[in-house]
Amino acid sequence: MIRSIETILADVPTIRPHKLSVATMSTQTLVLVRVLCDDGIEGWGEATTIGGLSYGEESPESIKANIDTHIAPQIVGMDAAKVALVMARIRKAIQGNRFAKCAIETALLDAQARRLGMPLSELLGGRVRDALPVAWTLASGDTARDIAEAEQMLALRRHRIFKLKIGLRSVQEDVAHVLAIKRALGDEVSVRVDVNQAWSELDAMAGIAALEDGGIDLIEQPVRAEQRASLARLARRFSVPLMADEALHGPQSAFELAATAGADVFAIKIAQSGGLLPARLVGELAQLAGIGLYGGTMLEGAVGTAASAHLFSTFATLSHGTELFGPLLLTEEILCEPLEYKDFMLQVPTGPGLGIRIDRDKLARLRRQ
Ligand SMILES: O=C(O)C[C@H]1C=CC(=O)O1
Ligand SMILES: [Mn+2]
Repeated sequence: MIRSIETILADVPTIRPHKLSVATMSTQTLVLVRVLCDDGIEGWGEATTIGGLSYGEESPESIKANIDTHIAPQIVGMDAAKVALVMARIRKAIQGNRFAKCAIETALLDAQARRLGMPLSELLGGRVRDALPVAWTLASGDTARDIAEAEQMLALRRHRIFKLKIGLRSVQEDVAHVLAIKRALGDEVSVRVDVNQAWSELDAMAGIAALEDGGIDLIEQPVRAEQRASLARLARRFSVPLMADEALHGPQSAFELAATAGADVFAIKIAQSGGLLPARLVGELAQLAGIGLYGGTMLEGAVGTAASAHLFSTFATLSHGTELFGPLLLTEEILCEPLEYKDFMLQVPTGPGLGIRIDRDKLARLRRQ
């Protein structure tokens, strides 16, 4: 039986300012959910978002309020082992709130996998890989600093795929910044950009042409999420792959994008999808449609990152790798043993459930009062 649900906000400083076209982050607010069951098993989930309300329509505070006030009362007392039934109740009673739903579903699946003594990946269909390639985002806003940071990551053998955040400056300035970094790093590394919806279609035509010429490998969400036709026209026009990110809000949007050839690659995020199982469906739709797959992040901490890793380990193909570096952007670790990054890959945890242990003392110190 589900005994209680606790929603925790924890503000953690980032290792440096992280500049996106929609926000500059200097702290990340982790939104964690702990589900306690009456057999003594607990499960953890995460609903972290980026930049308050500047990225998505749920804020850390609204997620906590909606879980505590509206979602938890729907399911406390239900059979914790019947995860699908619990989630069906929530999906029927609660509109929207994909991040909140993801956190609850993750916590229930973590608890259930622990109960069954298996890693979460096995409950999700079974892993086909034990490690995932991980991109790093260069977003200091400064070209020389970004190059130095990339070189440090290469030397540490932590990342050799770099995603550059652009869209804050003019197209010309952004292109110059990206191509300077690409030239400095050379052909051995993959350089990609994320525009976070900042360009008009005309900006995108100029920007993408120059980036494609300069050897950039992937262009993420150049235009506004609602402008699906515009993204589809750009995808048809250019040979460099175009990736949908903010345009993806779960299986229905994935189906529509696939049906209209609206993107070449999907950035799959468990929170944006509304949970691990809807995200799995997004992945399956992509594979059926011949669309590439990239394991995305909302810059979650260890819980959401581990959950995502378990799911992404089950995808038959993962053409563009992942960006599951969230915990590495934070100054504080909330696990007893941190997630392991080595040889450019995140190692998918092998223990039961998420395969992680929360350090309760550390979390108590970071937790918002
Ligand atoms: O992809 C996004 O839009 C959000 C996020 C993922 C990596 C990063 O640096 O920001
Ligand atoms: Mn993105």
